[in-house]
Amino acid sequence: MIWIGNVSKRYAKTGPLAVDGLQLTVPKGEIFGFLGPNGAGKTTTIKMITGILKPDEGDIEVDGVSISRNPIEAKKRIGYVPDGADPFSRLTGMEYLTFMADVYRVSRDERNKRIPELAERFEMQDVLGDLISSYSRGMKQKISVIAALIHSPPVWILDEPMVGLDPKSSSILKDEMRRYSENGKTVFFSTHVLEVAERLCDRLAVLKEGRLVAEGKLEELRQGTGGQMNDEQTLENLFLELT
Ligand SMILES: Nc1ncnc2c1ncn2[C@@H]1O[C@H](COP(=O)(O)OP(=O)(O)OP(=O)(O)O)[C@@H](O)[C@H]1O
Repeated sequence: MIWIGNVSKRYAKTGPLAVDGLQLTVPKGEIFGFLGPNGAGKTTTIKMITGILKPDEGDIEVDGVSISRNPIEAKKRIGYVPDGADPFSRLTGMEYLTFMADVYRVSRDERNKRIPELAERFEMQDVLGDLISSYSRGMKQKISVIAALIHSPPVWILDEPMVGLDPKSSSILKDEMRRYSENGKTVFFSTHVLEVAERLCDRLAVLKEGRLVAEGKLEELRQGTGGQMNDEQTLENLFLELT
């Protein structure tokens, strides 16, 4: 579960609010899509959920643990795939995954089970011995996804995860996100790929200039436009209307 309680953030003291009074709850077992035009505040929000940035106002809880008051415990509960993931390029894939397993104190038995399982699922088993610097962009993205899941976190956060993935890898990732939520865990991701959001998400939020302009199931968002959108109309129409 992710709870975002009236969170605001500005980068410069007198600058505009990058995130403005954001209030959002994402329960267990849900895939939640975070949409919005460039500069809307999606990455800033994700960085606050993961404890990279501190909110100026408000608080965030991950699985019931406050990221500001108990950051280590909250971070243990998160698997984070950053935007344009570029992990330690001088390590091999296996060295990186082993390092991440150490960071998250994953037992030897558990990592010996999870690394081959996840590597096979993402078709990375044959390149784990290669340096990450030799990986393609999509392969870097996949090793970052595997690393984020190494400790089976209850909350999985991904910033623009489909960028750089070929159609097959993208489909594998979507399957994994579904499997994850079906196991009662929370998946929160930002995307510009509206077709992915439309097909994958249980609920969506649309952010504009740091503020929520819509939140709910796709049907609820359609109704929120005063019935101007019918069932045939896509999220793209809705998105353009809202933003
Ligand atoms: N490090 C920073 N310093 C100053 N301003 C920043 C910084 N990072 C982001 N901003 C500003 O904060 C606002 C929100 O940016 P953010 O990156 O959160 O948007 P986004 O929705 O993730 O955009 P995109 O879809 O383009 O990735 C923008 O106005 C941006 O210029």
